[in-house]
Amino acid sequence: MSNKIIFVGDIILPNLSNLKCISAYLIVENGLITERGAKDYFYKYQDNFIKRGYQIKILEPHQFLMPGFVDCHTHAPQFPNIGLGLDRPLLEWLDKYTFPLESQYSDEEFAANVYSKVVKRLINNGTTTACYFGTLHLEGTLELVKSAIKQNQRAFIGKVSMNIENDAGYYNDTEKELREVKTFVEKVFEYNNDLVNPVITPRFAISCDNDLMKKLSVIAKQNSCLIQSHISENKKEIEYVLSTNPECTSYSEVYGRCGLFDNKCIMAHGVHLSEEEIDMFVRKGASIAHCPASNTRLKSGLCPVRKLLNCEVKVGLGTDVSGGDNASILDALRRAMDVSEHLNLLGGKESALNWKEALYLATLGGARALFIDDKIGRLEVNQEFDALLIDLYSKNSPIDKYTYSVAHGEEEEILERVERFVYLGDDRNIVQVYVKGKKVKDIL
Ligand SMILES: O=c1[nH]c(=O)c2nc[nH]c2[nH]1
Ligand SMILES: [Zn+2]
Repeated sequence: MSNKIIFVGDIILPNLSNLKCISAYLIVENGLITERGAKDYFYKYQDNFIKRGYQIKILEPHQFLMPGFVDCHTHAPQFPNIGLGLDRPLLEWLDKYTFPLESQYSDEEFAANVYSKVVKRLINNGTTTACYFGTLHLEGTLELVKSAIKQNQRAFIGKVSMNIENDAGYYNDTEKELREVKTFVEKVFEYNNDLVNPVITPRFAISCDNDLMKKLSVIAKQNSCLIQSHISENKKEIEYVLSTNPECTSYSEVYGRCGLFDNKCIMAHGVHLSEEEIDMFVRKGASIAHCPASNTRLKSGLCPVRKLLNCEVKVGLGTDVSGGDNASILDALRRAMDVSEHLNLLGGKESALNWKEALYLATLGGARALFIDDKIGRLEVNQEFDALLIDLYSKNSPIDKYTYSVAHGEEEEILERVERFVYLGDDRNIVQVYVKGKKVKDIL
């Protein structure tokens, strides 16, 4: 089959302030977008395109192309617990359900089995890029790397670092931890796979001492790796972090003093950040992975996502399984809208997110938060083709077709179809998924 393909139809270009729908053609060659132009131009020169050997894919009016979903924060090893054990707040939940499960990943076969399902599930939900936490285990987490490579998903993958004792005995001593993180980074780079990269992953300030975090920050710098962690998710967590770091006035200062923010860095949650901490995120260019499902299920709080955006913090969405109960970024997108609406209903002065802004967070916003918006998220020339083909009326679609519409003109009609998908769609509507031009799902 030709590796030169032309898509012709409606293309959605999410943006924070200005979502655009264009009727266009888009050429993909060897995974890269090499040309994009008006649909009329394509039809004028259609014969030439055919002669030049392009495979041509004309979309139906009820189909459109959009950038792939980006999951900025999820825990692949926690999937066997998805939808279970959501009756405790964060710190108790970690001890009772999460550390005992994650301890199982010393078994590589168990790890390989879970991870191949996790990657498949995410791709099925349209997640073309995922930023994953693995576990403490070097070999176990390499199984996640292998699964992402095998299934051609774009991924950041972190071997979790923890050196503070807990009841499950789930931690390493500092020397072993540093040795294994270095080996992990080397091994991932040895695969020489341009879609999968290592990410330095101190779990959070309750699981890592400052000495370990400082040394991890150096490893990140030496290897130009992203850093991921958790911050300011739960009030008891914050109290504990401040009580063990009395010289610091905020959680962010603890990480700042350890040099975590001196790297490209994405922090999950940020539910209870102060104005000064938000300022620090902006100054340091650090990102937040907003995880509305787990913030609700673990009773952590309502993250003021509009405020973060107004302050120009980079924000993406995370499913945060299994604190979050759903592996789909479409679900995270809706829950982000709900949380922001609830904050407004509770008297917040910031307006709620609308669906166009939420769609931005799920796509280009996530790419920016992971520092890869030069590569993906815009469906423009020279970007890599990570995209979803959406079909509103696919087989068993949850969306019914009505002839009634209030739209005026073609652009409004396209917008209505995208809006319907955002509010009602699911994996059945995501009929094709492409990562760097390679089709990784096809139910068309
Ligand atoms: O939602 C969360 N899930 C986790 O696994 C975790 N670890 C520290 N903090 C955390 N928060
Ligand atoms: Zn998490």
